Parts: sequence; structure tokens; C-alpha cells
Amino acid sequence: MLRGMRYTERLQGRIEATGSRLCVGIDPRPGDGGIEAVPDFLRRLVDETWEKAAAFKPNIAYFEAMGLRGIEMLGELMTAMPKEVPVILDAKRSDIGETQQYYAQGYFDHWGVDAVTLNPFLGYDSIEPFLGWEGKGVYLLAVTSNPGSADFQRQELADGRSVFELVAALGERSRSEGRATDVGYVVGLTQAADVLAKIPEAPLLVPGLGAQGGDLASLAAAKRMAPDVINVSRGISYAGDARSFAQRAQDWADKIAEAYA
Ligand SMILES: O=c1ccn([C@@H]2O[C@H](COP(=O)(O)O)[C@@H](O)[C@H]2O)c(=O)[nH]1
Repeated sequence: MLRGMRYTERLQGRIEATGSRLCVGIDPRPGDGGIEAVPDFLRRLVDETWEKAAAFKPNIAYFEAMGLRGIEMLGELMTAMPKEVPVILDAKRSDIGETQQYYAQGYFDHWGVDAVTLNPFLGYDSIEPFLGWEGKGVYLLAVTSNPGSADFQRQELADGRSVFELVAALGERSRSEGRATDVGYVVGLTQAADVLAKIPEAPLLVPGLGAQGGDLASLAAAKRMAPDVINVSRGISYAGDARSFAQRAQDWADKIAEAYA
């Protein structure tokens, strides 16, 4: 990382350098080869896609599911990552501030990830331990891509705002306090249509393209300028067609670029 650069500046630089807003999701599912075939899968996925990737997003769940060897593999993956490509660890962490300090230290300091997803349900003091890290970013879950986002996140309050706008207010607070860490939001593409206009300028991590059937039309209509990245996991790793990882990544990157043109 260049000294003094904020996370979103670095991400914007990567988007401009590649012309791509594709975030390559890394969610390994051991197949017939078992767990020991996973490192080779990870190596091929990264080698074939990094030049087209604005970011990588390993989801920690898939590594934890492989036990201690899986955590070791995530460590090896972090060591092997091309330094040009920001890594967003999808961990969706949430706890009291005292404990969150240790997650922040682990992910930012020891593992060296550039950004992490957080669940904001415990409120501002729970995200604060992540906010003092120069060059780092957090993405707060605002409107997730699953149908259950209607249960809380999209509920309307008495003053007409939606709950996800309270999440956006946490990021605004962090900005107004001049915190070192950049705050963005997770907005599922499957739920994005009415949401984007209410979070116009913040950087978004947008999952839901590919296997979940999200439609890029809502992003195209929003004419967004922020350094958003759009995640595709299964649509690259497990599309079940004859294309290589590289071809699939290029195809998604092109479609996303068209939506942002
Ligand atoms: O709202 C959310 C938040 C996170 N995810 C994660 O993104 C990927 C999506 O995988 P696909 O295979 O491209 O569907 C996965 O890691 C999810 O846990 C999400 O889908 N929605």
C-alpha cells in the first residue's frame, strides 16, 4: 500500500487501472478432490482473474468450514495475493467493542486484509474499533441480497426513513468525525432498485450478480460515480460451462462496465 492513501483512493485507482469493477468472490467448495485440492483451485482462480479484478472477496465461512487447514489456506492465500488488488474479507463480524478490537487487529494487522464486512446491528461503538486504521475500509451490511433483508433492513421507521438509512448514518458519523478508515455499505443487487438513490455517494460492495440472479439494470439506471465493486463468486468459480475462470471474469467485468458506462 502507498503510505497515506485511503482505502477508497486505492480502490478507485485499481478500478481506473483495470477498467473493471469486478470483485472476484473466493468461496471454495471442496469437490471430489477433497480439501487438499483447494490450494490449487485458489491458485488458479487468483492467477487467472487478478488482472481483471478490482478486488478479491474471500468469504471466511468457506475457509472455516475446512477447519484449521482452511484457516491456514486463507493465510497462504493472503500471502500470495497480488499486492495491486485490494482484498475485502467477507466476515460480517459483530460484537461488543472490546471484542471487535481483536477482530480488527487480526484482520487488518496480522492477516493484512484491506477491508472487511461488518454487521452493524450492535451499533456505532461496535464498529468503532475498526475505524482508526489508515488505508483500511469497512463495508457495513445495509441491504443484503437475501429475501430476509425485508425483515429488518428494509423496514420503514415512523419518520419515513428505512432501517438501512440508519446504517448509512453510522458511516456519515464516522466521516464527520474524520476517522481514518473508509466506510462503505453492502447492498445486494437483488434488492438494490429502491436503495441506491438513498446511498448515492458511498462506496458499495454489491453481491448478488450471477448465481443469485441480480440484474445490473438498477446500477445502470443509478449512474453512480462512487468506487463501487460488484461481486461474483459462483458465477466465476462454479459456472459449470466450458469457459476458463479468466474468460468468465472478463465476461462479468465487461457486463459490469457496460452498466457503469
Ligand atoms: O448480502 C450479501 C452479503 C454477502 N454475500 C456473499 O457474497 C457472495 C455471493 O456469492 P455468489 O456465489 O456470487 O452468489 C457469498 O460469499 C455471500 O456470502 C451475499 O451474497 N449477499
